[in-house]
Amino acid sequence: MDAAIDRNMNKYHRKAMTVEAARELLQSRVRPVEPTEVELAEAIGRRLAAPIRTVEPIPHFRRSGMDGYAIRTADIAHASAALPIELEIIEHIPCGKEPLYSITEGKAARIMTGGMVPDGADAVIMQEMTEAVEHNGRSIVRIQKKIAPGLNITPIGEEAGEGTLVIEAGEKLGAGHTAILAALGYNRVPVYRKPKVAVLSTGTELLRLTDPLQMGKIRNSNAYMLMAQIIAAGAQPLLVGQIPDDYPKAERMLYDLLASDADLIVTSGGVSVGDYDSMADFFLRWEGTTLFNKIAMRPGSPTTAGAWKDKLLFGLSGNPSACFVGFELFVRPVIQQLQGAVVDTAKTVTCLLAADYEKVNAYTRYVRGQWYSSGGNHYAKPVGRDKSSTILSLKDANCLIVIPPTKTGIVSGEIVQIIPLDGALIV
Ligand SMILES: Nc1nc2c(c(=O)[nH]1)N[C@H]1C(S)=C(S)[C@@H](COP(=O)(O)OP(=O)(O)OC[C@H]3O[C@@H](n4cnc5c(N)ncnc54)[C@H](O)[C@@H]3O)O[C@H]1N2
Ligand code: MOO
Ligand SMILES: [Mg+2]
Repeated sequence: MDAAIDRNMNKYHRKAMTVEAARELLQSRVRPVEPTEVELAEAIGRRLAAPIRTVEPIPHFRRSGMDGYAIRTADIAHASAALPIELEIIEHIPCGKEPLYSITEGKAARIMTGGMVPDGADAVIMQEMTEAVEHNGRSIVRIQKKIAPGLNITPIGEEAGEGTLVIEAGEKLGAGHTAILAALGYNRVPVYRKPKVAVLSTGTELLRLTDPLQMGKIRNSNAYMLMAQIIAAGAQPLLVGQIPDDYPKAERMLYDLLASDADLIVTSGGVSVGDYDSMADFFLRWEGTTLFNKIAMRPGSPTTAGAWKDKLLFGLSGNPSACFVGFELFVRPVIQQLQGAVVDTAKTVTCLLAADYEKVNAYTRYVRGQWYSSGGNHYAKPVGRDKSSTILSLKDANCLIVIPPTKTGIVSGEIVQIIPLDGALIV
């Protein structure tokens, strides 16, 4: 046990850690899972496990940017309406064809957009600036205007030279990345395997989805909410069950999970100071290292986390909104890091608060909100009921508004930071 950390741990008298310190502590503990290899189509949305470098320049041949004629600009340097220059067309170059001839003085090649520019040519003149004529059985292009060397030719390696780093390991593969991988011929792609995240729900009050409602009991919504958050984070959720608030049962289950092949364990409920808060008891008694059991934030102040060998165990609050926020602030970055991501947890967006926020608090609040742009500014306003026991407001939130500790509340028009919830979206 890490005595320096655990000395402050007590179920009833806890020492609150800041969100930032807790995130740093977690970040220092996470190593990526092993890489694997999947087909390109399956790699979409996954994180890359090795850097990608170009093996040839992009583009790898001089490419025409227009339908027209590959020419030597020297040949048309004196072209004018009064004295058009005529060049003989010696070849047609559609896309995909390697030119047969070089362009020499007085010659041109018909070429299409994307076609390979023949040697000797130093520009492509667009078709609309020319006139094609047949002259004594020869194909001629007539040009009335000079153009600059290099015009409409994409040089070799304009986008990237050979051996250029084009995608870093850990990046999430979106449409642009997929285009690069396809262009480079990656039929199979090295990605991190999806971390397995076990979800255990604690609470004697919990019913299964199909159970009829009973007085004093509720259906287990946290497990499914967490499942959606885990999927959105790119991991594989394992709903391992729901257990009553019964310490011996919880302990057995948790040690089994710690020994399982789950990469991460997330529980909900039982982390506060109540008589039946068995997760809080477990974190005081177990043989792992409890990293924190109180965070200076609302909702989710009893959010708890610990390390068992190189596996992390999160005890999220049972209150649905506190559970949601605890996941977004602490679990999501860990899941991303398990997939090799470089996570910048300090990333926020500056907004103007669009409504008064009157609640006072000694802790920073992470208020479910909506942010939007209007008249060149970003605004954020709280959505729905702000209690940590509520469920309904979660679906409408696209950000968490960070309200620093305040004795007076803060008024509309003040500057606030928000954390976008894009990562929580299922798309
Ligand atoms: N005397 C004190 N009481 C409480 C404190 C405190 O400091 N002193 N902290 C409060 C805060 S803040 C929070 S947050 C909650 C944390 O509660 P727990 O994490 O211990 O969770 P439970 O007691 O198990 O349940 C709380 C609440 O959430 C509901 N719940 C639980 N699991 C689920 C689930 N899977 N799906 C939906 N809802 C769930 C449960 O029924 C309770 O209503 O403690 C405060 N108390
Ligand atoms: O920290 Mo709790 O989530 O406010 O009710
Ligand atoms: Mg409790």
